[in-house]
Amino acid sequence: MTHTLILLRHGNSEWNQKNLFTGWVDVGLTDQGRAEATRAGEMIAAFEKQPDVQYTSLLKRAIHTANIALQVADLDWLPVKRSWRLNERHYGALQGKDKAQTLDEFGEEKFMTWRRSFDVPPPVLGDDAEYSQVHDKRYEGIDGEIPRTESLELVIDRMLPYWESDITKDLAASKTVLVTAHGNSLRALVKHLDGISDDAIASLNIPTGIPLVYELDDNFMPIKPAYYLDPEAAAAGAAAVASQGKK
Ligand SMILES: O=C(O)[C@@H](CO)OP(=O)(O)O
Repeated sequence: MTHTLILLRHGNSEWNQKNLFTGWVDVGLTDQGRAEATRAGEMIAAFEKQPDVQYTSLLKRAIHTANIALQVADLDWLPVKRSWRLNERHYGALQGKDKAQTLDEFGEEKFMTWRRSFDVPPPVLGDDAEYSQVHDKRYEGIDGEIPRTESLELVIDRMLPYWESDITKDLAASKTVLVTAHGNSLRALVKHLDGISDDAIASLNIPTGIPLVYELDDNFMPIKPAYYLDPEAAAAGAAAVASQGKK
């Protein structure tokens, strides 16, 4: 039996637009981001398999993207499950910092190590820092510890248990699942699904607002390569993400 999974990175956010490291900071969508979410909804509406359930992080850029897309697809009623485990990677002390300035200050190697290495987290964010989440009510009582920084490896460590405990259960029940999340939490899931090496994952970038479709076997592994519903726009969007900080 084939199971269908649709991954969607949130649309352009206020801090994507300002070129700031975002992580767990809860910023909204820009007009461009809302337009991308609308287009994603049109693509989902035209897709042969309609989602039966939607998953999001606890961050509003993902929640609003899902809401807009599902409204456009006339699927507002869809059951929703949210988890901190789908949040963006916690960017530690880089949260709120300008990407271009960070690149200038620390140089390309360090900048790219922090952005895209598999297992090197950025410096820890202090609990009293402006962009810390340790006092944020939404994370009270979560089943885990609030991160102060994360590498991609640490994102995989907290995301995969949720994939296994919840998302695959819905897939097993023959539901088409829509996961609306973030650049790095989706890179973590794609790394797992496509068996991408720790080195090769550095060059994988997920564009904003374009649905990525997986068809999975009963072990929840791909039976064929995943595909974007708008491959040309996805390639351009991924290239734009890759070059962030460099303009
Ligand atoms: O700032 C962030 O949280 C992420 C996603 O926008 O950025 P990057 O692509 O640099 O990992």
